[in-house]
Amino acid sequence: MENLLIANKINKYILEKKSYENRNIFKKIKLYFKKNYIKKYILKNCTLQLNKGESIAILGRNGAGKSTLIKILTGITIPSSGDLIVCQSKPHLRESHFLKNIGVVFGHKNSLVWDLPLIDSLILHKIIYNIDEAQYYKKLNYLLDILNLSECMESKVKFMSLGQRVKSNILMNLLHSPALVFLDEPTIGVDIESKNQIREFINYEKQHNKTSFIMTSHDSTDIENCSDYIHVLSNGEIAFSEKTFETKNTYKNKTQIIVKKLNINKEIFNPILKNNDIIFKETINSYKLTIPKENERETLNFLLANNIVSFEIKAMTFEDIIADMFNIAANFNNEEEFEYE
Ligand SMILES: Nc1ncnc2c1ncn2[C@@H]1O[C@H](COP(=O)(O)OP(=O)(O)OP(=O)(O)O)[C@@H](O)[C@H]1O
Repeated sequence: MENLLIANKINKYILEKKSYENRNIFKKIKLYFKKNYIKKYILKNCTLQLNKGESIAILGRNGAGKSTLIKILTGITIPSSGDLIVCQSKPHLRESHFLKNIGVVFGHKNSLVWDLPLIDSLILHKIIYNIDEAQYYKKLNYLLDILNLSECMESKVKFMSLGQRVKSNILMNLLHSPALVFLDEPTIGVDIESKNQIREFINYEKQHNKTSFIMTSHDSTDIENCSDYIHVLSNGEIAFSEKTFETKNTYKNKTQIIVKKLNINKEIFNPILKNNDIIFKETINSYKLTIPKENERETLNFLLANNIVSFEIKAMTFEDIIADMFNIAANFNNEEEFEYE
């Protein structure tokens, strides 16, 4: 299979001057003459690869490093270290064959000309990318049809709805038929119908044109429906990498028990949490236990034996699965102190 992307141990860090607060005066003076910095990793040892026609989803809590990773893979930001080849090129060199092979859509940003009709931005894109006339109209008609945008061609971008703008950004970034498309939160703020169109479109492009996708999304349905692989980032490190269907299968055999907090102290659960297969999470109103199905009876007996009766047993949804993954991945340390001479 053709490799479109190979990233090996990508790091991105920033240096932050170390704080001297809460130290005694002698230490403060000593530290003042040394240049003590904190090396703060935004991304640490990120390794991933992608083949033609495949799609990967980069997940993680706010601030996990997803957008930074996309910016590095697209050459917008330079990594501090690591090896990276995307479409046979080093992204930060911004070579023309690399740029022609990728499409980049940031769901929260608009790359269309605000005051002009959509058609004008598309023609500008055609000229910049030097797209052949016949290929341009063939691709345009196909994209207008599949993204349901035909009526927007003459509309000024500033008068379009958010969903129409997001879909138009996707359309424009696919006109030059890139092999690899980056979608950073493509369905953010978009209504359900448009979300479904975007998801169907991604799958259609993958299947029929072997286009590859790398996307980030906080919407679990995007991930469940459109990704072949999941990479979970936590504090800049890839904590999990799995095939999406494997993740779904693993969690098919799990159940969630939601216990109402009332006056229950969380320490009461300690005996059952010795089982490493049980995932525990505290929320404002409840304690959530994700347990293997085979431990269900034993766990229920434990709850009843401890007079815990206000609970609900729930089948796992894909959103619960992702929340659990974030929960497990939460404790990565990404700071390293060092002296910089
Ligand atoms: N140039 C920079 N200088 C300092 N800190 C940065 C820089 N770029 C990113 N960060 C920090 O790195 C972390 C990761 O940011 P990033 O935007 O990649 O997160 P994210 O996973 O995309 O978050 P979200 O889901 O909220 O969009 C954040 O804490 C951010 O403040």
